[in-house]
Amino acid sequence: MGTRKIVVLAGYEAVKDALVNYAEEFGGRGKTRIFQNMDKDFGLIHSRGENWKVMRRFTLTTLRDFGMGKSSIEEKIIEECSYLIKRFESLKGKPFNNTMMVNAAVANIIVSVLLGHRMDYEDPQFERLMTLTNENIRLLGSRMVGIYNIFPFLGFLPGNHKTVVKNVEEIFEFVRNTFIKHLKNLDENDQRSFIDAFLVRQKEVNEDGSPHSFFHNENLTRLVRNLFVAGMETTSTTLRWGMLLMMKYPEIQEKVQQEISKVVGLAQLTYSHRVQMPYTNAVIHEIQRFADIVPLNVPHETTRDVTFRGYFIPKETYIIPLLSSVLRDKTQFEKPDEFYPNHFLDSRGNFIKKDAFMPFSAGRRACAGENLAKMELFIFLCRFAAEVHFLFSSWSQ
Ligand code: HEM
Repeated sequence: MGTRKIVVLAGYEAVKDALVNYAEEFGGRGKTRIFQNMDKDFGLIHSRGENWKVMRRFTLTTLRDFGMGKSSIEEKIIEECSYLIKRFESLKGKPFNNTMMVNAAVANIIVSVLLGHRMDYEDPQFERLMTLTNENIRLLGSRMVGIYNIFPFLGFLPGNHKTVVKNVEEIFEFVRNTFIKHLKNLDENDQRSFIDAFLVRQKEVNEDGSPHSFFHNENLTRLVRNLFVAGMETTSTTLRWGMLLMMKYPEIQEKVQQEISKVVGLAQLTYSHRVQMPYTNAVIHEIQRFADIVPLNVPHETTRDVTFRGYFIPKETYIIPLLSSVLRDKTQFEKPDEFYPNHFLDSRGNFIKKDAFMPFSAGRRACAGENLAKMELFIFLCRFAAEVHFLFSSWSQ
């Protein structure tokens, strides 16, 4: 059995150097056995080489195209946020656990992009998809999955690693049934969803007779699941951190509310308002920095031998570019362990960008949903602050 080398990169300078200046060399994807079983080399998150390049380009262009025009992603976010706020209000200020509700709202935005329509929160199929996804996120951190990743020959034993793969199969089955339906009603001139856009590319390539197309069903099922999983847990966890921090710091919350009423007033809040709202923008950046929700990043892998900062690192080394060490780097942030929105403001209150703000990682492999996530965070958090006062009012009492 061959041993596998692992390299951990820590601190802003080293992480940025590897991910940005040595993007090609450090741009592979490190995979544990369980992910290899689920995605093989297909989809986006766990693929490599030419397959990854084609899937990434397609994903970014399609998300960008759906970002514009009628029924844009922004409208979907605004619509879903209204559903969520109605649900909060229906509880009339009684205490409740918001986890599943926020999860469902965020999941529905990505569902709406993928399928072209939202699903009812009570739809049993929607509930099942969320249950399977949440269960897998939990099981992936379990002891048995960890053991299986190190000693795959123990895979014959019963345990969580088997449940994870079974759950993923059920999600694939749902995706397959869905795209078969989409294929029946496909109108090339009226593409309503990410799946439609993929199927149109599939048809074009098939008509060209190209034998080596990447637009096959294996890639479609993985890509849809990748986007659903990557887009749900991350954004909803950040939103819940945002609520918590707003409750803990009512004086910061109040300043956000004042800026919203000054800039937006009674108009419909849109993403473009953020340029006039430096304080709110700084608070949201600080929420992401402080929450640090993907501390270890997603593992990378070297695509070739490289000498990096005097160290020789062979091809196919498993790389962990620690985002936590960047977001809390003392040389980049004045008060790294405090919640301090001034990290992103100059002395005159203007918003300032920081290169070390890397919650989405950096370089060619950085989060493919960054723009979507930023839009979701801005619209949801501003509307919570402006409309859902009871949520934020009671921490300090
Ligand atoms: C606050 C929300 C989010 C955070 C903090 C976040 C963070 C990350 C991070 C750290 C990575 C790994 C980057 C790397 O390997 O260097 C990643 C990858 C990825 N994210 Fe996100 N993400 C968020 C939301 C989303 C959303 C909404 C989507 C869906 C559209 C998404 C889709 C992806 C995909 C597809 C990848 C893999 C990219 C690749 O391998 O080329 N993420 N994300």
